[in-house]
Amino acid sequence: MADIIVAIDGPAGSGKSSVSKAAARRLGFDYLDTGAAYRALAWYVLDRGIAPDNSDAVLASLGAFDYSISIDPSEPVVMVGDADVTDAIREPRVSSVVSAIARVPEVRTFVTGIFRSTIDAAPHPGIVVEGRDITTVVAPDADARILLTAAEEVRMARRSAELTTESAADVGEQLRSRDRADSRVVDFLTAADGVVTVDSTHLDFDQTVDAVLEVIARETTRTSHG
Ligand SMILES: Nc1ncnc2c1ncn2[C@@H]1O[C@H](COP(=O)(O)OP(=O)(O)OP(=O)(O)O)[C@@H](O)[C@H]1O
Ligand SMILES: Nc1ccn([C@@H]2O[C@H](COP(=O)(O)O)[C@@H](O)[C@H]2O)c(=O)n1
Repeated sequence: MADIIVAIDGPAGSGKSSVSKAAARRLGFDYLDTGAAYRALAWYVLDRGIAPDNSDAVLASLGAFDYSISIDPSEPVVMVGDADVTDAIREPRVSSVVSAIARVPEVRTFVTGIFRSTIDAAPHPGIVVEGRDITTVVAPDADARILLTAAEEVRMARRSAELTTESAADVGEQLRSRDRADSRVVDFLTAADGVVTVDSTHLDFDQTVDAVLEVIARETTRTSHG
């Protein structure tokens, strides 16, 4: 098991995956994107022609859901069976249904088990794990716990700069409605006790990575001294 666990939560477009990946690379740590598991399950459910809001059918499909993810921050590859779904799980058709999958408690328990096994098997000295409930549910005892956030309009602008084929209004509405649905299930908008907030509204990407690395250094020094 990794000696150091870094837990990072935050809303959509707050920079969790890009910042966590960069921080993990700088530290020589592994990196686990937990949203990828929910997205891969949503992709799988759509692929099998199951209605994402039919929770009984979604649960019945879990037994055959053959999921794997690489935790190398330089090459995160997501597989379902033999299919490389790394890019497909980012498509809007998956993003638009993933919250319906993630709201089912038994799904959350199932994927949380996968996350904990992955963390336990991580080969490097540390692992950065990001998502929505990492600081509170998946790894509440993590050595460093961070809420990464940014003003909604800033997150919308950053996301829409990435998705140039869609209008800024559509991208903004998708981000807002996903946060609305997800925040009914887990609270990733306020920092739980002991969780340090990094607000990147006025920071550029490198400054945000540095701010996260500073928190990790501070928190891991603090915890190693009891
Ligand atoms: N501080 C920053 N300054 C500028 N751009 C940033 C900053 N942080 C992140 N970004 C950019 O914002 C976009 C969204 O970041 P990212 O995909 O990492 O967010 P996320 O929280 O993982 O989103 P989601 O939960 O929707 O998957 C990316 O293009 C990323 O490069
Ligand atoms: N810990 C988590 C992580 C993700 N989710 C759900 O998955 C969706 C996709 O996550 P991204 O980080 O890739 O945007 C997200 O919208 C949530 O529905 C989750 O519930 N818990």
